[in-house]
Amino acid sequence: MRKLVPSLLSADLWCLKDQLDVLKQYQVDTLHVDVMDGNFVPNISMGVPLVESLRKHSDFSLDVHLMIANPERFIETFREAGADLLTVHIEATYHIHRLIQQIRNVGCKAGVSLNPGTPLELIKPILHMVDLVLVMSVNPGFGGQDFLPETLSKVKMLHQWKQEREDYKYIVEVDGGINRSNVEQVLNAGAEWIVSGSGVFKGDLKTNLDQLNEILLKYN
Ligand SMILES: O=C(CO)[C@H](O)[C@H](O)COP(=O)(O)O
Repeated sequence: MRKLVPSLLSADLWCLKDQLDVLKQYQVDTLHVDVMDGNFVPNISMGVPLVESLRKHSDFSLDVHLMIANPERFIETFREAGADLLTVHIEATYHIHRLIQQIRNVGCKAGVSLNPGTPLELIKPILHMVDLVLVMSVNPGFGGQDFLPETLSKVKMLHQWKQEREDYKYIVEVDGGINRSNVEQVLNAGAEWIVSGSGVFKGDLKTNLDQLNEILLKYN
């Protein structure tokens, strides 16, 4: 199932509830929550209180992307806050295998992400353990950046490996610079979950959702 996963990084927090109500009308069921620590990435964004509030007041599935150094320190905290899926960066830990086990042990789905400059081979040993692979199509840290087309080869390879191996059950998610003008390239490469921040929230929300959904419909 190909779907749009809006990234709250570009939402207007002043009117977040109204925007979430619109997403509901458009059958969005999963929100992408970008957590940044000013260390792993050069920006600080949202964190535990927002996840808690979303969990308390909504039934969206929460896809939490941890752009933080040593994420093992916060796995239990984000699970307790209400995360359904926790994605960690291969570049942010010395012990990715143990970290994926830790996420699973607290009852969360586990995702692994990689920056544009990181080769796919680094995550191969744990691909059979993850529910999701998040391919970053921008350098993480900021919304509104330009999509990096060279990252599409990773999406294609992940899609191909999934066809070849029965034990690979991961969802291929792509994040960064995706909007209505380039989303088809990403879908054609084999992406299943499309994360978009500016492409959803900048400008008119309903128009953006109409246009993105029209494209996604062709792929489902
Ligand atoms: O992880 C992120 C940035 O690090 C964001 O999810 C991503 O960049 C989405 O924003 P946009 O669609 O505006 O690029």
